[in-house]
Amino acid sequence: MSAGVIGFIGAGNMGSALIGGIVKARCAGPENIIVYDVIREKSLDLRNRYNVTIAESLSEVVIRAGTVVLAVKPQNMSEVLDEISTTLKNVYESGAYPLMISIAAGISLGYLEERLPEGVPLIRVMPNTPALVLKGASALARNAHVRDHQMEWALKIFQSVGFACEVEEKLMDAVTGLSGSGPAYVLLFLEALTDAGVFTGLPRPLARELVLHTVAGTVALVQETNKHFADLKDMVTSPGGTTIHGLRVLECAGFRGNIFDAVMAAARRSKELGT
Ligand SMILES: NC(=O)C1=CN([C@@H]2O[C@H](COP(=O)(O)OP(=O)(O)OC[C@H]3O[C@@H](n4cnc5c(N)ncnc54)[C@H](OP(=O)(O)O)[C@@H]3O)[C@@H](O)[C@H]2O)C=CC1
Ligand SMILES: O=C(O)[C@@H]1CCC=N1
Repeated sequence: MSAGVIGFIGAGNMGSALIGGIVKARCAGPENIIVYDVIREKSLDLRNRYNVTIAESLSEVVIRAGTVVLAVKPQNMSEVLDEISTTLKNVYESGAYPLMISIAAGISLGYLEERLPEGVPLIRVMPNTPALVLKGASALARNAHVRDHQMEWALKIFQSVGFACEVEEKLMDAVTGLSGSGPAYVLLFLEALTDAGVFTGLPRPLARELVLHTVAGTVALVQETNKHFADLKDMVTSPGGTTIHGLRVLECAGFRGNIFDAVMAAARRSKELGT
């Protein structure tokens, strides 16, 4: 096992976004990233794009990596844990356990502990796909076997691809409903706003540019002024003007309530996935 090597089991949407981000951020060189996916084309694609190493089996990842990221769907987690348990015991006999990191929605530290050998250091993370462009948001929770230097290393990995912080595990389902699933809500909004621009007569490329600059500019405005969202919204909203007419339609359609319901439904689903 090599301490600086990060292994990935699963190289789908989220695994590949993390790998791409970690390589771009130079948190680990491609020679220190090893990947295994049951779909070999996915590993090959990552090797072509980033020059990372491909493993031939799950066990090879566990044997070679000091940090192993489990990036398979929650439904596949049980079979993966069964398959790597024996290898983990063997690795431990010749030194120490690797640091295991799961990014699976809903899968609790308790679930992982039950299926892995006693004493394995485990971190549960909820990242999101903007990690690919180093703008991710991740929350991390650890079990009792994780030492401070291991937590710092895990935070360093996820901070290299955006914002990352440690939280209590009980917050993980809420984090999943908000920032884990969040990029999809934002993309739906961006798509709808662009379509609305097209509906009112704008050429699609122009509508898209206006949407992207409006959203990026508004985020920058909030970050730079640090003002409350409502104060900045009021600055846009002239009495009897255009904005208040638009806002009224959104309020009448239950815009805020729908956002609450969406985050709650996703958080509830995260809880269900872990049972
Ligand atoms: N997508 C996202 O935005 C986010 C996802 N997550 C979490 O990340 C995890 C992965 O999600 P996502 O990347 O979207 O899923 P994907 O299905 O895109 O990727 C998972 C990959 O793992 C492969 N796989 C399945 N079983 C094994 C196995 N035994 N060994 C190696 N590889 C295997 C899958 O193959 P196959 O398709 O054949 O099953 C697939 O290629 C999930 O647990 C999800 O909850 C967390 C935050 C955000
Ligand atoms: O939809 C999902 O289940 C995963 C977890 C968070 C984002 N995508």
